[in-house]
Amino acid sequence: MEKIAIIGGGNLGSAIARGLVHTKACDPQMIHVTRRRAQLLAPLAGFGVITGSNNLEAVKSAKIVFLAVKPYQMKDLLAEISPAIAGDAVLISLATGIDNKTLLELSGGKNAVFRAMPNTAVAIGQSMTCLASLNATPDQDEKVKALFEQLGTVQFIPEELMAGATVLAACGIAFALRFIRAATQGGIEIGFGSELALKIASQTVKGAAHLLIEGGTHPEAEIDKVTTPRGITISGLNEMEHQGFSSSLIKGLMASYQKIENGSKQQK
Ligand SMILES: NC(=O)C1=CN([C@@H]2O[C@H](COP(=O)(O)OP(=O)(O)OC[C@H]3O[C@@H](n4cnc5c(N)ncnc54)[C@H](OP(=O)(O)O)[C@@H]3O)[C@@H](O)[C@H]2O)C=CC1
Ligand SMILES: O=C(O)[C@@H]1CCC=N1
Repeated sequence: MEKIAIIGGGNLGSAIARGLVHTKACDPQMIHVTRRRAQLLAPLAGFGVITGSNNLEAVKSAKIVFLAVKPYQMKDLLAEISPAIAGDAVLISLATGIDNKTLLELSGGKNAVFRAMPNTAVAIGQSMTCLASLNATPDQDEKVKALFEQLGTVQFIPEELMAGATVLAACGIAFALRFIRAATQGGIEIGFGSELALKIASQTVKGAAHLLIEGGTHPEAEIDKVTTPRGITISGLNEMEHQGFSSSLIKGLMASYQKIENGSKQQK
């Protein structure tokens, strides 16, 4: 089994480590996670994962190196660790807005580089992960895809769509959770206790998603099955649309997307 280094054990880096352990994708002792404040990695150490603050020690002999620091920290990090990374290791960056060409340059040009855009459901093996690679062999593409398949669903996409994937999949977790929270608040106003309202709203969203994923149907086809003529669902749906439900969601997605676009223009 190959050693995996995760440099930057924050929200996403830790979620990946937890996902790899949770899904039994690899032996915890083969995962080495670092951050500067290594004491904050104690929960991961509790799962048997190796933790610390020594990045060079972590990447030594690792064949898969996750780069899970903030985008502005990437340049200094790669200057520090690149000389210690084996030529046949794959680098997987999770940073929003840093393209593969830049990653390849910053890492010295010898490694296969991947941009991966998972979401925080990676911690429970339910991520939607989009991938794009540069300087990788077909075998390396397959290896990284297989790794993420243990943590959810995977799709290679053209790199120019990576900003869109960030919004739809990574930010999308927050957007979907806001829907659940709002539905819960409505449920409380109707008369459910908050825990029960949350349970019903969460399972309902899970069921709706599974109807599409397992049934391969379109949302509107499933909505048609719920909307009785002159019934109560259509009244609720139409009122939501009058209040701008779909429009506000689309505008929110576009606001996030524009922010990434504006940020990448500032970097150029
Ligand atoms: N959260 C999400 O849903 C998603 C985030 N992303 C991307 O993932 C990346 C990480 O985001 P997120 O996990 O939210 O950020 P966090 O701030 O939670 O994690 C970044 C971690 O990097 C550590 N770190 C910083 N510098 C170093 C260094 N030199 N050596 C080792 N560790 C270091 C920090 O810890 P310390 O200060 O202790 O060193 C921190 O724990 C970002 O680039 C973001 O764009 C992508 C998809 C989704
Ligand atoms: O909100 C952010 O900026 C990061 C990128 C995707 C998810 N979290």
